[in-house]
Amino acid sequence: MPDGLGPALEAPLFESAAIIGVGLIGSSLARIVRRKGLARRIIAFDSNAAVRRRALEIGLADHVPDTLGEAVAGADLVVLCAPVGAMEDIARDMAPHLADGTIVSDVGSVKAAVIAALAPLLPPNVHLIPAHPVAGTEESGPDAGFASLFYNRWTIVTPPDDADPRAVAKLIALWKHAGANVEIMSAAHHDLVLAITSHVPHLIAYNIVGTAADLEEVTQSEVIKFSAGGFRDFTRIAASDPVMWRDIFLANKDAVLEMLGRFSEDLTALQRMIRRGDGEGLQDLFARTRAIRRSIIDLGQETAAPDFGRRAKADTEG
Ligand SMILES: NC(=O)C1=CN([C@@H]2O[C@H](COP(=O)(O)OP(=O)(O)OC[C@H]3O[C@@H](n4cnc5c(N)ncnc54)[C@H](O)[C@@H]3O)[C@@H](O)[C@H]2O)C=CC1
Ligand SMILES: O=C(O)C(=O)Cc1ccc(O)cc1
Repeated sequence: MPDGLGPALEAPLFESAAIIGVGLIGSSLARIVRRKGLARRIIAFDSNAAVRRRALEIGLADHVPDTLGEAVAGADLVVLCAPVGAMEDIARDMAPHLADGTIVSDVGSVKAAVIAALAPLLPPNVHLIPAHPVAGTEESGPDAGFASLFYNRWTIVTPPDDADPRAVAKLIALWKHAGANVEIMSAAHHDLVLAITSHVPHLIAYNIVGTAADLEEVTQSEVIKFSAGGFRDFTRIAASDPVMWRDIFLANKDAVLEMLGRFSEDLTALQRMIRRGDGEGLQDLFARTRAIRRSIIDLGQETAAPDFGRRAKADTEG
């Protein structure tokens, strides 16, 4: 059955793609690279031996070596798909093994801190072209990924000013063939935008679920039993990977604190409206926010891959 992801390329973009960290994002990338023939050979590496075994079992890669050095040696594309806090160590360990001209990219949710960690450690003859697919779920691990994850979602590419335009174009081609829409922006702007659209919302979800869990007057079983739609949505987000999100908040500290400051001010204004019985003020805000939700749906961003969703996982797993 056609899966909507389009035909495979006649000639691959890359000879050998090394995917470092094969959890949700790395395994989804491996699946779409395989599905679309974007690289002749896929090499996967993960620091967790159980994940390496699983990656082999489900056929995510052609080769899953036991060392990072072996994984990147000879690759013309290396994509770091580990938590952002792990990237500096990965860069240090892999640097001596990288071939000249290799494109080194990543999928980290924070860009400026990752670039600051990676750039000084990489040899001068490789191209660092960072990117962030703004697509994901609350799940993790190699079994959670699926080939259509990036379809009709944005990938933000944040090349340094002196990046080689051919390397940038090649990385953009990779993401476009994976089904993504691509936008280029500076790392600093990326971090500010994502702080308000992704990082602070996750913090709010972690906080509200934590607050509910710590209540004394309302039992945990009542919270679970009577959780209405809104709270349930928060619990989905608050189930996101603890290590990944710890690293995001530590790495995007300044932008998150800036946006959290604005959020707190607006929350105080809402508190005042409730205390003063300012129904008009509340209704005005809720009308504006409803319009934002509707414009997101009009843009088709709410459900990216309605037809095939996770079913496309079968692509690489027979
Ligand atoms: N989960 C999401 O929705 C999204 C995540 N991202 C970013 O993608 C990256 C990966 O996230 P997920 O795939 O969700 O996480 P995940 O937890 O599913 O997978 C991460 C993998 O990296 C491995 N790893 C950790 N340290 C490593 C090291 N030093 N060397 C090699 N492998 C190592 C882990 O063993 C794990 O298998 C993160 O940087 C995250 O910020 C980007 C977009 C969406
Ligand atoms: O599951 C969700 O709601 C997400 O928001 C997924 C997500 C998590 C991290 C990112 O950097 C991008 C997307």
